[in-house]
Amino acid sequence: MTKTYQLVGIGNAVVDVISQCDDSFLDHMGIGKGIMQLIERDRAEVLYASMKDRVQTPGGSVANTIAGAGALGLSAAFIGRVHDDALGRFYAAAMQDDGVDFVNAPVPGGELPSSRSMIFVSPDGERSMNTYLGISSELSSDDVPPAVAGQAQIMFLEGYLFDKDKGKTAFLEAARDCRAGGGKPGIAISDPFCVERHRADFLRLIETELEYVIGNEDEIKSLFETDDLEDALAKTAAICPLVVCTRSGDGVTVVGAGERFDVPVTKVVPVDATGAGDQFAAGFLFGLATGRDLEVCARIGNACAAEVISHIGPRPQADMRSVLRSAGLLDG
Ligand SMILES: Nc1ncnc2c1ncn2[C@@H]1O[C@H](COP(=O)(O)OP(=O)(O)OP(=O)(O)O)[C@@H](O)[C@H]1O
Ligand SMILES: O=C(O)C[C@@H](O)[C@H](O)C(=O)CO
Repeated sequence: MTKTYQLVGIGNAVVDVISQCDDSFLDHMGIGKGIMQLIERDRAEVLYASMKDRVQTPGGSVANTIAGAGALGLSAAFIGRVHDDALGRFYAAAMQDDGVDFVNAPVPGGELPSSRSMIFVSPDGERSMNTYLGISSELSSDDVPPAVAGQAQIMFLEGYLFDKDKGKTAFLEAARDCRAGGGKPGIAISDPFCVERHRADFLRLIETELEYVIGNEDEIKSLFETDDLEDALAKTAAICPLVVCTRSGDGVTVVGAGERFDVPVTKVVPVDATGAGDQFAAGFLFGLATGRDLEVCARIGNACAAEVISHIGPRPQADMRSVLRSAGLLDG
């Protein structure tokens, strides 16, 4: 039986292992502060062993967004690959516990384990990610059932999967299936370095298939190789109907539907910035899927991001529907 989803995400399925540390530890271990570095298995084992008071939690950028939107009440599905190992089964069960359909069962056999990211959180809340990509980045068109893509009102793609050709092909087909079913596909740009590696393909996908783009300042600027954010926003808006740029504690800029506006945030020092952009997207897309205007969508996004940066971990711990109700952003 086919089912209509308000939101379908496709992304890396990653278990996050999070621990707090000071910056001298990052230097000592050769960890780049504030970025995502891909690492091999040996390094993953060394970093894992070095972590004090580890917290293990399901992560993955778009997966975090889908879990957050599911917790807000959207009917949602996530497409990603885990191995049929302890980590993978933990991951799939956690998505389902959040009310999200985890479309593909854990994959048995093969060599590649489920993916994990060792995340170190500094005293200023900045997170430094060290990701061992196992089976997750092998996602291809075979993992994306056209019936699911074609039944998505909104689809959210994760830029990181652009690193492999089969991921690019899967995105192109999924976006076309989504549009053919009357849905709106869009992308989380994920990372400026990923844009650097695949700029022409990113721009082509955005221009030809996508209805919206969500990214932070560095990601949006990287699309057009400029340091001028206004220039980058204007150029992105010229090829895509809706552009949403998060600017950490400096607010959010939205360009779309013939308007451009900024929505401020109350600047804080995050406890843990992990998942800030992901939960902003969860709130924003919840607003979009439920027909709210763009300014309210951004305010809901900011409320979701504010919650997630107030604690360790990339997914909400509070009942976000009550938080939104108290903020006057949700009735009933
Ligand atoms: N210092 C801060 N003070 C208040 N809100 C913040 C702060 N940092 C982030 N946020 C909230 O989180 C949202 C996303 O943050 P940001 O622009 O840093 O995205 P990001 O780089 O994708 O985040 P991350 O990669 O850490 O998940 C912001 O739009 C804002 O709502
Ligand atoms: O970008 C972040 O702040 C974190 C996430 O996107 C996420 O949990 C992740 O990609 C690592 O698994």
